[in-house]
Amino acid sequence: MRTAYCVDTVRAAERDLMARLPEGALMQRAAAGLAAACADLVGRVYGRRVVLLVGSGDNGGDALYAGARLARRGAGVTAVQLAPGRTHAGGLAALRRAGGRTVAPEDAAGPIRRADLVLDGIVGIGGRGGLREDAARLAALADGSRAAVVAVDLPSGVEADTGEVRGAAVRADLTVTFGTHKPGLLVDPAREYAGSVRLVDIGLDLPGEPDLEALQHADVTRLLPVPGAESDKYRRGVVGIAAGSARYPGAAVLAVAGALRGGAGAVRYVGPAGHAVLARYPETLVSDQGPERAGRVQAWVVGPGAGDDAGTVAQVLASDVPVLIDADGLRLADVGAVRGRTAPTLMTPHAGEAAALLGVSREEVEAGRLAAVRELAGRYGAAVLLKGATTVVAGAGGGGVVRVNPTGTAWLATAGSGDVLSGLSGSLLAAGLSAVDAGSVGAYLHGLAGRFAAVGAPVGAHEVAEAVAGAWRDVVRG
Ligand SMILES: NC(=O)C1=CN([C@@H]2O[C@H](COP(=O)(O)OP(=O)(O)OC[C@H]3O[C@@H](n4cnc5c(N)ncnc54)[C@H](OP(=O)(O)O)[C@@H]3O)[C@@H](O)[C@H]2O)[C@@H](O)CC1
Ligand SMILES: Nc1ncnc2c1ncn2[C@@H]1O[C@H](COP(=O)(O)OP(=O)(O)O)[C@@H](O)[C@H]1O
Ligand SMILES: [K+]
Repeated sequence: MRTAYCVDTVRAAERDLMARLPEGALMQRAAAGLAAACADLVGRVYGRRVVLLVGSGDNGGDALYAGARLARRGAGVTAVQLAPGRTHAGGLAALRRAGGRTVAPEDAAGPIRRADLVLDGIVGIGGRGGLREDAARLAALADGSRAAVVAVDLPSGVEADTGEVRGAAVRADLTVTFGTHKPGLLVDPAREYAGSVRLVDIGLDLPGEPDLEALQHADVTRLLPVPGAESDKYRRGVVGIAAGSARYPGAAVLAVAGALRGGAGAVRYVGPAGHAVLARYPETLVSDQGPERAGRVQAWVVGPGAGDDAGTVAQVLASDVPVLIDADGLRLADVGAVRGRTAPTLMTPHAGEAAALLGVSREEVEAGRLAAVRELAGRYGAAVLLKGATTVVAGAGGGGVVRVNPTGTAWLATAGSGDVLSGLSGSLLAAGLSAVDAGSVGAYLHGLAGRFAAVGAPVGAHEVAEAVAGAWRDVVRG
């Protein structure tokens, strides 16, 4: 499991550790890891032109000490001091001793243009809001140069705890972060500014529950349902799909396509698209009765392509098995009915649907995904999976750790791929996974399947469903 902690927790852990270590030891660990990562990135250090963007806090100190290490290995290092009177004194002295030089921000354009490597030490976890004007100008110069940009701890200008980007920020090729990932490194839009992320262990001891966690292959393998000798199709779980309409039969087909790949022993379909479903997937158990009379299931998926069929949504919500609500079902679901459920509920909105439920704009949801997913999970008393560039999953109530999905590709932004995800996660629910596990494992497999199906070219949602088995095998192989 990859984890991320918010700034307050990091600061407390740093204080504890610093009290037990000689002065400056932690910063030396950070700088050593940073310099090593830079050396790996550029391949050969000797003769490289390195520019340090140095703010007035310890983030600038890290950059200066790392710059000193690179200078001792033969790099030509120039530090741009944003606040000359308040630059980290020890770091500055170390850089000068190693032969580095300093320039004022107004003289930085030339060195940045000629640089091979730029280290962004403007702000780290002490930053608030988008970059101020003088810092933003340096970020723009770095963006316009051909240099590789390495962010120190965080890309300056992004919000460490939320992943928001409220103004100008540095765009990095690599972020070298210390002690733990910060939430902003895992959640868009900030995640995109970070480039690839390398974690340097500085010995921080972080307490129990993280703020965010991201599954990895080994975690998913442990959660996947696998049939044993005693299994039969009913014991593996039956998933009911109440989806599709005369207008949108395809949504039913795609949800069933996902459900068939999610580990349930049987897929039951209820709704007006039975013929279309059977034509494509003859193994589906099709019923033209409503959910109440369709036969026993261990979980329901309701909503994809459902149009205005509020009655079906209400029937499903009244059941005593886990329910996944997606698409039209989200609009039709009564908050009180969801809150009153005794079995788990998982809601799977995209940003537009989440915005409609919260009464805010889509942009607001996309800018602050963590706040939005927690808020929705609190309002509905349900687990919520918020889809998009970064998919995040909060448990019922919205408190506690949020799962963030590390797989996926923007090629998944194609009509119907959400229907596949709802079937897939619903199937995992029926197989016995908790709402958060079903959502996050479903998103993980779906994201991986999207990558396998796309390999750099457009795909249709049905191809994503077909690639799920390959994703599953890849996860299990490790
Ligand atoms: N603690 C430890 O043990 C370790 C900490 N480590 C390192 O320390 C970093 C934290 O250092 P920190 O606390 O000094 O804060 P930091 O991120 O440098 O920012 C403060 C400065 O930013 C400025 N500023 C703020 N917002 C701004 C904006 N929007 N635009 C522009 N400027 C802005 C603000 O200016 P002021 O408001 O004071 O004028 C202030 O001067 C951490 O990320 C890690 O790299 C590692 O060495 C490992 C050990
Ligand atoms: N920019 C993106 N990057 C990665 N994944 C994305 C992006 N945009 C959408 N997705 C994923 O694609 C799927 C789209 O689902 P959804 O919006 O419900 O589509 P539909 O309603 O057409 O089925 C979701 O799994 C979502 O996370
Ligand atoms: K930084």
